[in-house]
Amino acid sequence: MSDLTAVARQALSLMDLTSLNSDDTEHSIKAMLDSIQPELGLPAAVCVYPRFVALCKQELRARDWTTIKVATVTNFPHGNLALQKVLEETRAAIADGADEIDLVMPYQQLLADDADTPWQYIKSSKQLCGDAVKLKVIIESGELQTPALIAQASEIAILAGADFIKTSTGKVPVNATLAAAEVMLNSIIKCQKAVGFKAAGGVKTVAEAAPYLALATRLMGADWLHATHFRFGASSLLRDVYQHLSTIR
Ligand SMILES: O=C[C@H](O)COP(=O)(O)O
Repeated sequence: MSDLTAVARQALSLMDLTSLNSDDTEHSIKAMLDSIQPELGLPAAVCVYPRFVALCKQELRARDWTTIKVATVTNFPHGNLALQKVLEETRAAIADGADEIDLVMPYQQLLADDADTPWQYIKSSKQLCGDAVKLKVIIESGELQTPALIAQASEIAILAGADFIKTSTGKVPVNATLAAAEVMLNSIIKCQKAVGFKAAGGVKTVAEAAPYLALATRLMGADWLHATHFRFGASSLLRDVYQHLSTIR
């Protein structure tokens, strides 16, 4: 087995298979689920807009793929909705059966030197999630730009109750980068909390996924690389993963 085949297998087990397009329909979301080939392996989760959470729960149950979590997004993609609206979105998604909430931190507030507002959004979202629902906080590292702001955003998210910190929405010019990933993983180490990391946006091939796994292995240890701690958020990585895995069958 080549190194990339092993990476493909690992990346699949860590993948949030994502569709977050404004023109998504029930048909396109079912087509995404149809693209899963269980004989080659299942992703960790699917990530969809809130209006498709109930559909995904139902479809995954019908296919007996109940290990696949259903994640959805709040305050997405710009991070600028009123807190009340974000909490309504969160409550509704949980009522529909969401296992995981990917909340966009109001990063513009942080850029304006207001750390309290992001803290409030994360703290109050986690209160609604409780222990049963994972909260993944998108810091939008490409917009924060500097290592200092990326570290500050990561630490706010971790200390306010995030279960994961996630790089990006996939909707801005700069999405996941190795440099941002390194800063975020070091923030997790510094805070000494059991918080996971999600690289999201622009990871399209197994070769692109590989250095993230190598980085996380170097900083966190190989045992840490499990879906409880590490995810790829990706809308188009699955095809390349399956291509690598199908060649060894
Ligand atoms: O949360 C995940 C991202 O939206 C996916 O971004 P991508 O479409 O570049 O893979």
